[in-house]
Amino acid sequence: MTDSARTPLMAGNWKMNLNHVEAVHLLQKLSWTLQDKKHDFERVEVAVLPPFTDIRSVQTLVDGDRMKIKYGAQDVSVHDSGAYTGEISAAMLTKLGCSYVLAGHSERRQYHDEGDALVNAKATKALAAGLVPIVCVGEGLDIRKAGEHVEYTLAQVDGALAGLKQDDIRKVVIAYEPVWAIGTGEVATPEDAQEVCAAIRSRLEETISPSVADSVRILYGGSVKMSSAGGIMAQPDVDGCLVGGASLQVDEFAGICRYLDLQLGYSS
Ligand SMILES: O=C(CO)COP(=O)(O)O
Repeated sequence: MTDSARTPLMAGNWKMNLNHVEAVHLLQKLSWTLQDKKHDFERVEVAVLPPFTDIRSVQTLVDGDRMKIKYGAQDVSVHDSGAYTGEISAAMLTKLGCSYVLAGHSERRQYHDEGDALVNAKATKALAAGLVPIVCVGEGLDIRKAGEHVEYTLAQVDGALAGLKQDDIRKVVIAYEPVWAIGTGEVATPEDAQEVCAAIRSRLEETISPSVADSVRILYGGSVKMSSAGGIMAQPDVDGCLVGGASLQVDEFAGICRYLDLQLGYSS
């Protein structure tokens, strides 16, 4: 990203990994590592997205140690309360001190058949409860091969944000995660990431407003590693990374969060 008012965000999506004991260990180590390197959390925001069962332990640790690491959940119900077995409401997440929640991760779209209308409903509920939704979009390999990735992704963005108020959209984080690059080791090139992130920003400019387009943070996700983060972050429309596998390794994730320091050649 270039100079702008948007604070970069590095978010670790732990997916279905780490029980609450393991979560506490990893978070403690991550916090020590970043503190040791004098990470400036105002300059690059850091968040983790653990499984639901870990969140209470994460909250206790973050509060107790006054960590500057933020946290959130990987999914949220569209319902407020009631007979929805297995669901977790936005208000429950707010009560646990969550800042963020993913909406429409490709694995939810793939394994739970989530479509744009449901993603839109989840983002709406999250915002109403004071959570920032990280709305995930991105194309599969067939669509990429057909050259329709931009169009396809923009349609997902339109669908996810439909009917939201401008001031709410301003808070939303969008994560462009090409499905073919998730968990495959296949990283989109920085130019691939920039192409779609720029198209998303232009779409927001046209359909919402230039000032909203300028405020919304757009992340890239898909096999991001410490070694690739710098190149991706150098792109003007990429404002952070949504990291899967590498967020489970403290040194890798800390390195991703410290992409600026590492670029400047400070000690790793
Ligand atoms: O899905 C992702 C983050 O939400 C990306 O996962 P990987 O970084 O493991 O490819």
